[in-house]
Amino acid sequence: MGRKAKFSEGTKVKKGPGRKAKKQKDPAIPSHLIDGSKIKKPLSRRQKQRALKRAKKNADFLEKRNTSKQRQFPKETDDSHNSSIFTEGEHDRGILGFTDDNQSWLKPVTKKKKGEQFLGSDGEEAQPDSEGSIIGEETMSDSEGSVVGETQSGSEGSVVGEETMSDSEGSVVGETQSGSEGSVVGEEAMSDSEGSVVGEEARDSEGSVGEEVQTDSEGSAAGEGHSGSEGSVEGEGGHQEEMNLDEDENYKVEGLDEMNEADEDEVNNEFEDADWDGVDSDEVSDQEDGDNSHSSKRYSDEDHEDDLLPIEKAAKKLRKKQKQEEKLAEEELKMNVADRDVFTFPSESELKEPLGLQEVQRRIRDVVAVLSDFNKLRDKDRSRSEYLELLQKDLCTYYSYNKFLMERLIQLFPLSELMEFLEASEVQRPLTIRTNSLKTRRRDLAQALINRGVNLDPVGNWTKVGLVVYSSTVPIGATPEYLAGHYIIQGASSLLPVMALAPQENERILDMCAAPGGKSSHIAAVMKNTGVLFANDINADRIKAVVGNFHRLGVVNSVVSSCDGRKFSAVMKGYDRVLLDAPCSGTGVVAKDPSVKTTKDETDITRCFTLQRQLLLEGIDCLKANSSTGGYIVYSTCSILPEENEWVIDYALKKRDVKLVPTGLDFGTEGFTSYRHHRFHPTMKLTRRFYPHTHNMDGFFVAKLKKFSNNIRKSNVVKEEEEHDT
Ligand SMILES: C[S@@+](CC[C@H](N)C(=O)[O-])C[C@H]1O[C@@H](n2cnc3c(N)ncnc32)[C@H](O)[C@@H]1O
Repeated sequence: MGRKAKFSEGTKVKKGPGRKAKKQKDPAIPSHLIDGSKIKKPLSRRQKQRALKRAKKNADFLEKRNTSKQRQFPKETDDSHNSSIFTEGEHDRGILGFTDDNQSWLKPVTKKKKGEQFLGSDGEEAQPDSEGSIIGEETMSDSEGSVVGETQSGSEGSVVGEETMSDSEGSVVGETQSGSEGSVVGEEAMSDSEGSVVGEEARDSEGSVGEEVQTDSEGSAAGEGHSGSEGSVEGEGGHQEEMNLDEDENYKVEGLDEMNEADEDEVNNEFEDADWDGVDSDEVSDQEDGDNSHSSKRYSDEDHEDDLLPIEKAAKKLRKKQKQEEKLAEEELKMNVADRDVFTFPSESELKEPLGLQEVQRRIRDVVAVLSDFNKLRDKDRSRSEYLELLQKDLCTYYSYNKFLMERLIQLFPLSELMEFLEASEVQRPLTIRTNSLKTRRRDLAQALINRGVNLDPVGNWTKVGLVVYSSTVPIGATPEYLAGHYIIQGASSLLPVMALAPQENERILDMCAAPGGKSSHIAAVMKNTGVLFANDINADRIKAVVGNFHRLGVVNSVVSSCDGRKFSAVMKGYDRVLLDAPCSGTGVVAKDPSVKTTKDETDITRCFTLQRQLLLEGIDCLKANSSTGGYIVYSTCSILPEENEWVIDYALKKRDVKLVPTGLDFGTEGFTSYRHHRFHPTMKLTRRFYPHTHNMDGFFVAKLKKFSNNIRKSNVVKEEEEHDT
């Protein structure tokens, strides 16, 4: 039997014997749900006085608030916009709460289970299985199976990422084993075969760490944010903190970053507008008296603080910090402007005085500032070239370059970019390895190395075989996987020429300058050990390294030779594709070989581009013009000087029946069509330049040419140029 309504007050319900169910009491409405406003309780004299006082204060407060609102948001007249989640009474009194606006970015949410937060590559949510582990949907066009990112942070269960792959080349799952607490597990959700590694744990707190990792690795090839261990998949430091916040407080700031200034201002104003100070002890005692009318809920500052949600407190603290930082930045800017204003060009005697590195750095900053607003900030008696000369001298001192190379770099880059390049060239690029697809798949290799304590990531979504190594507890050049030929240590930029070459199976391919065989073995892998690969290098000692690498990596489709590439057509012609990874000045790899800064001069560059031109013409001559599959030559250098790049290509365009074609590399900056007094062919835009400061890889140049016939052009212009050069 259920409850009975009391139709007859006072009639006792008999408790008969044999009743099985216990009689329930009459339904009672909890006291806190009773609408106080309907209970007319007579007020005491003192309470009446207080009520009057309160009413007056509220009226004052409202008036003040409205005035300030009008002042700050003159256009905002639609009250309904802000009132929707206030109760009527609250709104009238201006009590703070979430407005519709801030509801969108600041929303208390209970911590979701991992599965609820886990999104696959297409945004589809993975379903938790009955055991709490989350199995993602796997869509693969091959039968190889997916890789699983395993969570090892306690009892949370494993997470299997959704993997959508278009081929077998591999995805990588970063599994971190840095402890049971909050370890970030790499998970792969990819729309193509490359994808990003997603830190599933971190996703909980961050919204989308996958995005972060992806951005890092995309924007900068090897992951700009990954030059240290900070941005790694492991991400223990930064992510851990956020995870704690998430777990402890069960609140999530959604899209805090997206909060635009207007939102922020409004929230700030809401906080600032409230007259929290105008609260007297009477009001508090009212509450103590048990007066539960809404209007009595006015807080002191402290009460208000206590009432804030943890995330609100954090946001408030953050805003305060931001304001302080802004103030500091402003002061610093003023100081800088003041400094800049007082910068005077040093006198002859001052110029002769040796300066400390810090002073040099300061002067570099000053001169750069003057040059960036020359008319306004210049010393009227000094010319631009004098400032440039001073800058060049200081840059040489500060970064230890010789005058020649610094001059070339100044000619090459705008000032701000020059500074970026110089800074980036002081830092080693991240260590990268190439998976040898003849022996393993990237995901398997990654898993094996992770198990050995290597912290790694895919290089970026432009390569299926590159991995960037952030840290390792074992020497990367001596792991069993290395010795077994599962990978080769290779800079990220070294993958580009082979990708541009796009070798095909069963072709005949020549690598003119192959030692030590990094790119050659990559070609063999792409050819799947079919066809014939001719790996040549003039240096007999270095050619041994090619042989060694080929053995280790399992390359079996090759012929290794040691001839002068400039005469290779005499040995053999008719190749479908040729790679000319030419000897060069190495100005793109200063970070790797700092000696380049001081050892290169005009003569070296001339020697380099002369050899490069000869090798390129020979390479073209070795190509089969009517190859059914190819007829392409890829020219690459690790130099950033146009003399060794665009100028060499331009020379070949004038001498042979070749045309530039797209490299197929969808990043990198366009080659120059003009440089100093040179004007290059407009198609030079099809070539690609890569820089340490923009792509986080060694400076590199890649061009791809298609041969149309064996015709040799006799260009007078080129002849004149040649004469001029000599
Ligand atoms: C940039 S390295 C090549 C690196 C190689 N492609 C790799 O990825 O491992 C340039 C190579 O050109 C070789 N070389 C220099 N002059 C040459 C010539 N005339 N003919 C053939 N090779 C030459 C050098 O011995 C050097 O090994």
